[in-house]
Amino acid sequence: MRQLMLGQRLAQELDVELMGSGGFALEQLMELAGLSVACAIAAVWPVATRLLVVCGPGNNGGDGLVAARHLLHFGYHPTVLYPKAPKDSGTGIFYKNLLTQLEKIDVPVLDTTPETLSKDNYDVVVDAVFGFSFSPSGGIRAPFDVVMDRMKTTELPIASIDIPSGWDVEKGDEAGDGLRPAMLVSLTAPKLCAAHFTGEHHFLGGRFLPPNMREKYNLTDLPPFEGTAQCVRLESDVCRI
Ligand SMILES: NC(=O)C1=CN([C@@H]2O[C@H](COP(=O)(O)OP(=O)(O)OC[C@H]3O[C@@H](n4cnc5c(N)ncnc54)[C@H](O)[C@@H]3O)[C@@H](O)[C@H]2O)[C@@H](O)CC1
Ligand SMILES: [K+]
Repeated sequence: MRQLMLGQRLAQELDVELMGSGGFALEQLMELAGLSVACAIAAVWPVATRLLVVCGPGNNGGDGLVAARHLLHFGYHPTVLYPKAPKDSGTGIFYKNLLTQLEKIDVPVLDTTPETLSKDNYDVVVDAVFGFSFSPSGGIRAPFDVVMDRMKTTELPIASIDIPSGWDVEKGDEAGDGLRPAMLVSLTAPKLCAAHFTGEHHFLGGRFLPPNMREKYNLTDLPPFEGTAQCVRLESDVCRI
């Protein structure tokens, strides 16, 4: 049977392999992932201008920081919401550099969730809060609980990076009260929760998987990226189980 989706463990294994024997640095993968997200958003909303990019504490948040930079260069007006400041040591420095890059091009970075997320202040919300390492047990911890609540009730369309934040990576939105994104950009390959995605726009991004790994992880049936494109639209039935 063809396999088009990855479970949580396999997604993490693939990530580790890319950065181990694959020879990639996290910075490279994140740059390409964030670029592909920006390209997919530009394909869906060519004229929406005011974007709120909500960034979480891990690499999904890093993808959001990178995407915000590219979107500014594409002519959009992104604002970043980054509720948890990075540390001054270890990988925190890496995130600080991404923030400095945004500061230098005058992208506003907020640490507090706006009172309202509506058409009065934004056109689209980019969800870069949690990715494939999210754990639903115990609920969503502060400070992300506030912004997640507001995202659940906003009238604005949401574009989720890799996983609709708050969803179980494999089972999706089991409780049925989670985010309902209009768009999902799956990175490398859709994760199992993508089978429950019912939004209008599903893209594959992260054009960096070497052919030998595509074969090893049985992902050869995913549609190919055309020409120089960084993303490819996935048909609505591609992840149905
Ligand atoms: N191989 C790939 O496809 C690549 C993936 N990347 C991105 O990396 C993501 C995975 O990144 P990470 O492994 O850093 O993990 P995540 O970004 O999914 O988040 C992990 C963070 O969320 C926190 N967290 C988990 N559950 C929580 C809860 N219930 N409440 C509050 N906080 C919670 C953890 O403490 C940790 O800080 C992917 O989804 C993708 O967006 C790219 O950056 C690079 C390449
Ligand atoms: K996300």
